[in-house]
Amino acid sequence: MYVEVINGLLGAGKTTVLLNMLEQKKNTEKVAVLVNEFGEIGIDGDLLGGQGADVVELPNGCICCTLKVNLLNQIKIIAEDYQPDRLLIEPTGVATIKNLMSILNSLSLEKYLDRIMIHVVVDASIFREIIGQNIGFVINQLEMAQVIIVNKCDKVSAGELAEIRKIIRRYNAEGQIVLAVYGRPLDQGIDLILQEQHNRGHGPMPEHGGQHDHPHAHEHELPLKDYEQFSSASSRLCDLAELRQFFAEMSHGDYGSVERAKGIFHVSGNQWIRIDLAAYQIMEETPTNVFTTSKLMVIGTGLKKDALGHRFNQCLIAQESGVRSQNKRTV
Ligand SMILES: Nc1nc2c(ncn2[C@@H]2O[C@H](COP(=O)(O)OP(=O)(O)OP(=O)(O)O)[C@@H](O)[C@H]2O)c(=O)[nH]1
Repeated sequence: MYVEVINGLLGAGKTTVLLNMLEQKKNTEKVAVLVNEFGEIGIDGDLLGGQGADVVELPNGCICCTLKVNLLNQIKIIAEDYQPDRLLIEPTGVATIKNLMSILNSLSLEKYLDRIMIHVVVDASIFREIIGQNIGFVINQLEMAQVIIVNKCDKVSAGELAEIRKIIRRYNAEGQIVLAVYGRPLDQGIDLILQEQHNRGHGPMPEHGGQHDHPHAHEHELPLKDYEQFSSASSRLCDLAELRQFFAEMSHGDYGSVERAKGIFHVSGNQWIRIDLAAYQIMEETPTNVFTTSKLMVIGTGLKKDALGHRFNQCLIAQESGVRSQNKRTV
């Protein structure tokens, strides 16, 4: 079984990249997805369901540490029972890639895994800020990746992409750099964009080759912050205006320092809506999937969990939403 790990920090676009990979997969290819979420309640599994892959969700912890045993067991079960050609793994945004790789490389999995490919998804719009805050952690992610997907390119200038490329090359000389918008690779590679820019006389030319003039990542591997999570689910309908207000309040810091919030909500008119707070922005989408329950998941530090629970309840309308079932397995 060929394993692809889709790594990256909170909200960088891992699930979006995975959805795109599933869309691109050949009809004959048998693909399984193992999605891990830090939150008690999984949401990504719902978003990835119904895309022609067997989805296994591992919520409430991190496969690189607290759910290590579950990960080993699940990979064995997937390999023996489902026997996919490819297994795509989405770790939580807080997983340590080194820990994860040592689990995947363990002897007990040797007979199941042929090759492991690591992708890392980075959010171009906050890349420099994020690398400044979490240098050791991000360097590890960059160093160990064979493919670096620079996502959210719609939000930055070509000049910023040139800077991002320079930084990536400092830590990873060989990996393929893919520019993407909503997880879809852009037709033009980064070198072409920068070459054109240079020919027009704007902006810097990329540096070629990576000089390893930096301390080696493991020498300064720093843990991420001590994140907490708040999750809630309901079978009641939600009030969209209240939800929008609630997400705005979260982004303003009313419930602690929220770094990532996401939810799928059943709203009136038998509509489902997905609301995300990532990289300080609130985004809304109307998903095409079939969901069963409205769910909210919040990750951050110093979270005011009682207030979050109380406010989410205020977004619920008395009426039951009338649920439908979906093909997905949660462990
Ligand atoms: N503008 C813009 N938004 C994007 C892009 N890719 C993803 N998004 C949005 O960013 C938000 C987070 O995307 P996800 O794919 O859920 O990110 P993730 O890394 O899986 O998030 P977690 O697993 O919760 O850490 C969603 O609202 C996406 O629709 C992009 O290229 N451009």
